[in-house]
Amino acid sequence: MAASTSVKVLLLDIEGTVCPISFVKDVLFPYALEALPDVLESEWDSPEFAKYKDAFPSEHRSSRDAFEAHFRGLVEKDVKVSYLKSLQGYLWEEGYAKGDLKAPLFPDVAAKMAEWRQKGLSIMIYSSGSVAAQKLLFKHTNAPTSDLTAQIADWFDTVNAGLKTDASSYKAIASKHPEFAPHEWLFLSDNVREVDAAIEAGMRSVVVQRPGNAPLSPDVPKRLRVIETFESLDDI
Ligand SMILES: CSCCC(=O)C(=O)COP(=O)(O)O
Ligand SMILES: [Mg+2]
Repeated sequence: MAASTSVKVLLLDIEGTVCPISFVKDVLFPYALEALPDVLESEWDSPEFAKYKDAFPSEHRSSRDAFEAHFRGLVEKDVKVSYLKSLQGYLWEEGYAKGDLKAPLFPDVAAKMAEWRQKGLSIMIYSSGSVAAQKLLFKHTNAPTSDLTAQIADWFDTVNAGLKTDASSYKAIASKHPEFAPHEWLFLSDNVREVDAAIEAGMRSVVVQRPGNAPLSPDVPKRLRVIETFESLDDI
């Protein structure tokens, strides 16, 4: 990405970009797996749980055991399907409320978000995690001001935008904010396929290579800008 002052929106991925992959894979996912059996026991027939349960395919709703086995299989394969993400968000609620879960943002993230807001830039989130889960994460961070939700202007997931590897999802996001031209968006993600999709949709996009992320193929830095910290974005 060439140096520019015309970026007006920072669109941020979560896992591998603002917080470590290990927080999602080794903390959040196991937390939901552990919470699920008790929730199924106590809420299987409750109206509040129905919206999560009924979103699962009917063949996996025949019993609690079948439901749990399907849930486990999806988590093991890290399938980014909306009905799984929605239920995971619900299962994390209590963990965040009790203080068992707190999002470990990379050290540059909160300060840079504050700086962007001071400059009048908008910050929005686009993650495969549900919007409800995104809000929980940014409400309970390790930053000095734990709740960063007030800094975030909008939230996108696979339900209200679509799959993150599809250019059409980024077009859908941009179309929800016609006050910004596509080239005024800068999408930051650890996933090269997501970065390619955003660029195809006319946005700017940069690969974020954080500690714990898988190594990038050597061709990536030849064709895309790669940063290791948001502090490198001093040209926007
Ligand atoms: C909203 S926190 C949970 C993140 C999650 O479930 C996930 O799959 C992460 O995907 P991302 O698009 O943020 O890389
Ligand atoms: Mg990611």
